[in-house]
Amino acid sequence: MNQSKEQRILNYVLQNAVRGDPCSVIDAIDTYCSQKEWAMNVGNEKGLILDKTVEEINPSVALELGTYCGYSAVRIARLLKAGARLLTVEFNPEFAAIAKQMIEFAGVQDKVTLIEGPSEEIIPQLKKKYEVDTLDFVFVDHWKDRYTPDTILLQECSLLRKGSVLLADNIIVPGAPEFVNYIRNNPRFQCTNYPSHLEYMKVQDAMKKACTLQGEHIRST
Ligand SMILES: Nc1ncnc2c1ncn2[C@@H]1O[C@H](/C=C/CNC(=O)c2cc([N+](=O)[O-])cc(O)c2O)[C@@H](O)[C@H]1O
Ligand SMILES: [Mg+2]
Repeated sequence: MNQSKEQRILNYVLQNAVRGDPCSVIDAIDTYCSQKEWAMNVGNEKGLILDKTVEEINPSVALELGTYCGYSAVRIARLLKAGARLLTVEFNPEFAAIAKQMIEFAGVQDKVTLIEGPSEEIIPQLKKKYEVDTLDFVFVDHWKDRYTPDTILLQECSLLRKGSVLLADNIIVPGAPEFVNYIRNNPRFQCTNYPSHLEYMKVQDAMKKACTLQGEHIRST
């Protein structure tokens, strides 16, 4: 059975990057996906926006929705301070297996917990099963119609505190119009737009940062 594109990306990394060097893994994926086969990694231009956001927050606990091949998990994890951790959620077993190998090859496995399953199931487990109190940073990059329901779910599970930051990819392409509408009109969030380009393409895209202005009040019902 011929290999998947994701397997070919991993093979290229294993043959061309340096084990234990996350930057070489990131560069190898960007080289392959810009020269050989396009893939939906956040890429280097939007990746720099991701880097700056992570460095600004310096999160102790970060969550990523949509691991895919692990490109942004490696990007985020390489910037985390000692003792900080990234939980990344992926429901496609094949992609999860690729990402696991990518994360291990990059040498960031001690900072990354890859959780296989749908975000809607995993988010409610984060506090009890994954010992999360609140999340400092969330990178949202999974199916675009899940951005809004999962942002609501994060709030319902009291995982966002005052100052928690969400960064959402693909605001323009493929686009997440429902999410933009939801977050822009929600007084609980302060938003910032970051115009950029779609990974490996000369197409406009953007990222949106949403800072939580107040934590989840325990509903007084
Ligand atoms: N509820 C869920 N729970 C867990 N994992 C889930 C999930 N929903 C999706 N996923 C996983 O997240 C990734 C999907 C990303 C969608 N991005 C995209 O569709 C995308 C498309 C383009 N594009 O077409 O140009 C560009 C981009 O940067 C993109 O991120 C896949 O690995 C998928 O298996
Ligand atoms: Mg994306």
